[in-house]
Amino acid sequence: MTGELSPIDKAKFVAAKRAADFVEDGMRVGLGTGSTAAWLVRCLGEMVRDEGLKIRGVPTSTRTARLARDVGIEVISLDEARWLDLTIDGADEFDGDLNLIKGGGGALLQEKIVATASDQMVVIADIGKEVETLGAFPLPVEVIPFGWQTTQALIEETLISMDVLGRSATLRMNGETPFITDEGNHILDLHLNRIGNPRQMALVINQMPGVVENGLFIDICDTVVIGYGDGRVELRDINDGTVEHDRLDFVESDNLFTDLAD
Ligand SMILES: O=C[C@H](O)[C@H](O)[C@H](O)COP(=O)(O)O
Repeated sequence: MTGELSPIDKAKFVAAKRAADFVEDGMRVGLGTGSTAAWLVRCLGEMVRDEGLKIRGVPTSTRTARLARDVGIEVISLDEARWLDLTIDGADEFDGDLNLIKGGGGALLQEKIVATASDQMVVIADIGKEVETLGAFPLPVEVIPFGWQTTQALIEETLISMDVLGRSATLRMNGETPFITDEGNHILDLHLNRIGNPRQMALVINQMPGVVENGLFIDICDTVVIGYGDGRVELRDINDGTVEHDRLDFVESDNLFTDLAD
């Protein structure tokens, strides 16, 4: 089964597998959303099953909640947990300051609430997600459905006044109908090409009526675990500036690969 995985999937897997080492008995853990976070949830499920790890997980989407329950993780709400020891989640882009773009899967709102409520946020990503400057990935913005076209026009006008390179905001679709988030909202994807000042951009966007939240995560992520297709892993911590290198063995994880293929 291992041979059928692409190098990117292997990179996502090793990042997730290494990040699972951050999880300790008794922790309340925020569980991210997306293909990389799904590997993490599977790894944690295996640790619960085989090693008796005891954790309570707060999922960031209905998809993740379903997967977490399927693999045997005890799921609680954020209000039950109140505060989390750790959140582990994927990202669409990360830069040298570990600022992020998230929301490619539409879960940015719950992800940001959960990550902000955590003592520590660890991001797991394949090396392809690293960028010098954020913005090549379209920036997701969650907006309420009421008057979304007015909100879209307001965002575009503001981007023009800010002299931002790319200026179009497109409504995310799910086939023929608008994509609906877990909170019943829409997503506008902002095609910016380059976000010179992500902190300012995040503040400006969130001030607009109709905007619920944007996918820029500024000063939230503490550590990034970067996976490579050959099993190498690199850990960077923004707080103490440390960089650590590791390598993971695919063989020990055959069960997980088989599970996913099933
Ligand atoms: O809304 C989705 C999340 O922000 C994901 O964590 C992000 O899109 C990365 O997803 P993936 O791991 O599938 O690339």
